[in-house]
Amino acid sequence: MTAERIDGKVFAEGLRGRVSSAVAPFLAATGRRPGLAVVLVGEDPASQVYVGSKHKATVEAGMMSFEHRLPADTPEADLIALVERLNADETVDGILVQLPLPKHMRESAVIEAIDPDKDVDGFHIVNAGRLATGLPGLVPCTPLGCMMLLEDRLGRDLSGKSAVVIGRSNIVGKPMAQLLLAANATVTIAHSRTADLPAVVRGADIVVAAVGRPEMVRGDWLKPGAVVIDVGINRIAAPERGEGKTRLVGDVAYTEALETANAVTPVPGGVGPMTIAVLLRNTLVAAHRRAGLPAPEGL
Ligand SMILES: Nc1nc(=O)c2c([nH]1)NC[C@@H]1CN(c3ccc(C(=O)N[C@@H](CCC(=O)O)C(=O)O)cc3)C=[N+]21
Repeated sequence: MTAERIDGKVFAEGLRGRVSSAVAPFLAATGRRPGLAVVLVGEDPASQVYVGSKHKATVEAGMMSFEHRLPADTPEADLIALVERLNADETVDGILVQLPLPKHMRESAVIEAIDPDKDVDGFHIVNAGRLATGLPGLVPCTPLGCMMLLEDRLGRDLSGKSAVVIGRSNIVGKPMAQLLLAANATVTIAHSRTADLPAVVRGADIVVAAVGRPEMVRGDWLKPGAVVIDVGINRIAAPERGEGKTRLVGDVAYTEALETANAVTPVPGGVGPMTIAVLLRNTLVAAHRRAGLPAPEGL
């Protein structure tokens, strides 16, 4: 059997289109556009690229984009003061502080300073708690994007299906497990201390890999017919492309996985583009809630 490639790029374009279409009615109802503030501390080249593509996508969706770039040696208190100004700014619906932060800052202190109703990353403990208890809130972009891809293939109800999430981070693994559980899947969270990971993965109808280890999940670990979502984005050496060249691979050995699985997300072009599209979706949702408007449908 050859599995299908789950095209995250195409799905993300569709979601971005639906977000864009909802901006005009929001503007008509409120007299302003939804606004996203992105804060970047330091000069990490990868972070600069991500922040640049977020800005471009925000503007393309018809929303306001506010970029704040601070030097790497900014005191934590100054960053928190900026977050507090953004909390108080009525034109800002979403606040994203790009991670990782420089070592001298406590990420948790910075995240907890964000107004939970503007926390479009869904990283604030209030949003983590809302997700865990089934209350409406803002859900982290990457897991929500993964869930949308799964729903598209398997429907909204995952009753009777077993899911394994590999990785237990607060930004992907844990919220992913909560979303799968809320959809009635039977959920296992595996991690670096799990015994016989291949055997655990072989039992799963749904595999979400989010560990950051290039091509760790092999094709022969998969249950025939499994749906595989690869969150990993790893840059590895690619000498076959020439000296010093690199390429991106996921946490799943993609070509092997295609032999056994039912469907697999590629890297790049899978979960990554969904993350940015969901960020725009979360900003739109936050804007509607803050304005007291009902959530736009079909998002
Ligand atoms: N507060 C915060 N929120 C984040 O959401 C956040 C963050 N910090 N820090 C960094 C990570 C990483 N991240 C990605 C978003 C899009 C792609 C993406 O679109 N990737 C493309 C292309 C990758 C490439 O070509 O380099 C793809 O997978 O097809 C990847 C990674 C968001 N992050």
